[in-house]
Amino acid sequence: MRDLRVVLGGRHILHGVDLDVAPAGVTALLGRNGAGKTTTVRGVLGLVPRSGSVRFGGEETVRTATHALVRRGIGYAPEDRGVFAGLTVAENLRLAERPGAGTPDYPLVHELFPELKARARQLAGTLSGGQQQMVAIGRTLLNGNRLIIADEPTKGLAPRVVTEVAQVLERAAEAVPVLLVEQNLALVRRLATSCVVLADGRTAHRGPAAELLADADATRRLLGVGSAEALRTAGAAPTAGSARPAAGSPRPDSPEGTTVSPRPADSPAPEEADA
Ligand SMILES: Nc1ncnc2c1ncn2[C@@H]1O[C@H](COP(=O)(O)OP(=O)(O)OP(=O)(O)O)[C@@H](O)[C@H]1O
Repeated sequence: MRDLRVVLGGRHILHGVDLDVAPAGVTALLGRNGAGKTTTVRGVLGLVPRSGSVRFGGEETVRTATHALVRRGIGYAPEDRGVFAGLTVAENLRLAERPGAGTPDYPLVHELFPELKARARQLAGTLSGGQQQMVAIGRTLLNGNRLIIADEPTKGLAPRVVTEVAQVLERAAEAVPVLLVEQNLALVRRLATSCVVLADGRTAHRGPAAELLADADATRRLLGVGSAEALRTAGAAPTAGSARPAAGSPRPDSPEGTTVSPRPADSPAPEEADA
């Protein structure tokens, strides 16, 4: 993505977002509340009017309609998960099958998330938040997608479920590159290889995630997280090949898990600014 611009309701929301998704693993899209992360994701998917350049699979897609983008292989797990509460797990998955995309890859989905097979007949509305997130991400894996976008998959989840969702994403990223919007920096440290930070609708930083999270000045400036917290967060990396954090390190679901600050500590709240 180069110089993505989005205007909504006459307001310039994005003024030039540059972003590259790594060809494998997790790329984190970071930024304080209101920085433009969801709008960027919606820009990729053609869900908002946009200009600039978005190349996917070597082709320019900035004028491509959403349904055509989805057919080209982008799976989207939206912030609200988009799970149909009154349908069963199996029905939710079946609705995501895409005609023309070949045989739906249920073996992959069930291998990654055996729980979805076991709960096939359960109404999705009775699942836990973490299980619903499995449905949302499982759907993106059915159709041989080439990119998965997950928008704040841990938002609003009970702390103990965050680790479960981290495992879900870790496993999904073994199969398909993931663009992850996330505020929990311990989770980012654990999952992401590279990251992009937005500030006020622009790209403020791009680079390796571990490098950013080890740089106390940068994390404070870009994400409003102090050095001690950032260092604790950096300790939350898993041991190699493990879905669990290193022994003795804070976990993404621990109280020590660091979250991006809603706005710069030294700036007034929006209503104060308006006043
Ligand atoms: N449809 C819209 N019309 C007008 N303004 C909008 C619209 N959608 C989003 N915005 C504004 O655009 C800005 C960026 O919003 P966006 O949801 O992309 O940020 P975000 O980084 O995802 O924030 P959060 O972390 O809170 O989800 C915010 O100020 C928001 O109020």
